Amino acid sequence: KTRVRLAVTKEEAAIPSADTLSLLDFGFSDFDMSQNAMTQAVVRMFLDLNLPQEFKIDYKALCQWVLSVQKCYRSNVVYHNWSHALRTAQCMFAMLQTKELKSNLSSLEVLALMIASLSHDLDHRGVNNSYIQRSNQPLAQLYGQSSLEHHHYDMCLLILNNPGSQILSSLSVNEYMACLQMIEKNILATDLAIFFEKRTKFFKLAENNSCLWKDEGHRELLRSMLMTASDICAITKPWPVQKRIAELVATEFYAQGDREKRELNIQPIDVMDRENASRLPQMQVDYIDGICSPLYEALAFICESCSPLKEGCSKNRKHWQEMVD
Ligand SMILES: COc1ncc(-n2nc(C)c3cc(C(=O)NS(C)(=O)=O)ccc32)cc1Cl
Ligand SMILES: [Zn+2]
Repeated sequence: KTRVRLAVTKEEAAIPSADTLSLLDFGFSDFDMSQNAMTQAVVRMFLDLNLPQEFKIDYKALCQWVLSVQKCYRSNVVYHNWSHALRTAQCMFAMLQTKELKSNLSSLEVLALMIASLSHDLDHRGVNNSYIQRSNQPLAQLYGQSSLEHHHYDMCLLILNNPGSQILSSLSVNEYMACLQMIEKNILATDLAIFFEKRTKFFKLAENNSCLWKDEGHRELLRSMLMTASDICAITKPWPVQKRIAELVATEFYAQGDREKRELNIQPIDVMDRENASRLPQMQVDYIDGICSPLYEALAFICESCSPLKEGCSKNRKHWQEMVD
């Protein structure tokens, strides 16, 4: 449905266009963006997806919500911080604006995917589930499996319910319940352990070119896969961007590995042990082959316009492979 919007409010006029901010570019990176520009980028994505109009989202509440989400990411965390959340949301936005997804996903699904991609790592401490479980942190007592993702969802709910940033306040009760349910599943889907459980079914559906859109279970599976595809999109970026983000991930992983050795007296997994730093190129190739490429290939099958993600990923595989040889 093409909706020609004539009225551009004065606020909208103040926000740079998606084009100016390169928000439709799969090669997007936030590296040279100020905090203010990052806030404006999120507002622009919501405006271009027609979400404030569709769901009567108060403009001030939207800005307050973005600023609250931004504040609840920890700036002392090297990788799982606000920049990662923005890059995840921008990749989601670029996918949702493709003709294949735009014409098949409902506005409520789009709203839930955008809120979830911005909120999916809220209050991340720079350590993953296994560390939290094994270090008996309060979070482990609270949530058990996928404890981290449950915490991210709880923080997301806190902000959505906070007076001044209640961007879902104009939704009907049914829409609100359905939206929260989708947001929770979308955030939980970013736990790689859950991704491994679900992906085989998705790959089969993609291979058989079976219709995804009629079956609610298939739509939920696609939304989960879109979440992972956005979450790991750093692997698809132009080489200089990818290399720099890979160093950030390594720094955060090695810090966790150091803590596992020192505090828990256990051997970290390979990618988190700085003793293996020289093998990072090989581990990146394995990560691409084992986790990233299969997903982007299946996604490109369903959504041809998402192929730049698959291409970016295979270009980076060549760069990492050269560093191995
Ligand atoms: C099953 O659990 C896991 N399995 C694989 C990895 N793993 N291994 C590598 C290499 C790796 C690289 C990234 C990354 O984001 N790299 S980047 C910025 O795109 O270059 C992310 C996870 C990774 C981590 C865990 Cl916890
Ligand atoms: Zn993430």
